[in-house]
Amino acid sequence: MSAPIIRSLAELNALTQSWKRAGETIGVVPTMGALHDGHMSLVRAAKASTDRVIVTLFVNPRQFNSPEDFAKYPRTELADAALLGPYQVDALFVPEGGEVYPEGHSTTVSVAGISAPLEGAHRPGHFDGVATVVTILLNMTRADRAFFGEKDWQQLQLVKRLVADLRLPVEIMPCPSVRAEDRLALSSRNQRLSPEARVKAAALPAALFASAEAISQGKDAAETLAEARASLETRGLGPVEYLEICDAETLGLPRPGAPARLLAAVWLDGVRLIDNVAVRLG
Ligand SMILES: Nc1ncnc2c1ncn2[C@@H]1O[C@H](COP(=O)(O)OP(=O)(O)OP(=O)(O)O)[C@@H](O)[C@H]1O
Ligand SMILES: CC(C)(CO)[C@@H](O)C(=O)[O-]
Ligand code: BAL
Repeated sequence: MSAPIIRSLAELNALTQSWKRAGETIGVVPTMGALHDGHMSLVRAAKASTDRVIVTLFVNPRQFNSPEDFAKYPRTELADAALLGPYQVDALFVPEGGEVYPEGHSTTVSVAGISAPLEGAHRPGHFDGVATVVTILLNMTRADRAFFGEKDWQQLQLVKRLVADLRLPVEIMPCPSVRAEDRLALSSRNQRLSPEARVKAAALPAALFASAEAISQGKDAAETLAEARASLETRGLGPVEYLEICDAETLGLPRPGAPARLLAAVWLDGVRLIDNVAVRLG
């Protein structure tokens, strides 16, 4: 049995109201579809900690800064619903664009600071689109808990900030990155890699884990990252848009004693890959 698809907010409201009346908790897993095991780990976490689980599937036009990327984004709704079947989620919410952004919609949610560097610098407007749609989806689903993957580390920190700043009554639940055997982080866009490029892609997590390890052993960070960048580009992963160490929470400069994160975005075979790992600075 496939997951039950709900398309209108009225139908969703009827469900969430009855669940709330019964005192049940609601978990939401926001996605853009083309589901894989990374998404399923979020669904499992939601099932384990809330009474009702809604998966949302909405390819949000406002977070795509490239019309080509939006057009090429994989859309596999029926397969997604089938894949969710065994998890017995309560609803797969696939809103029409008009439900999310009705005529006259004029509000943009913008999170200053966190949205500026890295992804924000390379995908102008992306995080305003994410912050706006996440706020709308959290409100539409009346979720008590929302599950986000660490693969999109900057997005996760942005959502945490947004929920704290707007006092939204929802708990953000981070979920670790799910990786393939060669440690490439699973991602819907990986489908667009040719078989040869898919093999090469493993160089990205390899470079991140090796650099983080070397830096935590005391090797100079700037030198390590310069070597990693050169080695990625030699293997055909390039351009490297960024390969940087940031404060894990603010995404600003690393602060002494605070957790740090090594984050990267690289192009391969016309596909943009992102990844991140923890790093301990001396
Ligand atoms: N490999 C993964 N491990 C854990 N969480 C993941 C993974 N891939 C995606 N997610 C999470 O799933 C949620 C929905 O992500 P999304 O639908 O954009 O999928 P995606 O695979 O990240 O696609 P893409 O990066 O190609 O847009 C996000 O919270 C994201 O962080
Ligand atoms: C959180 C999200 C579903 C908002 O469109 C998207 O950015 C994603 O899939 O990570
Ligand atoms: N997974 C993050 C959504 C995006 O790339 O637009």
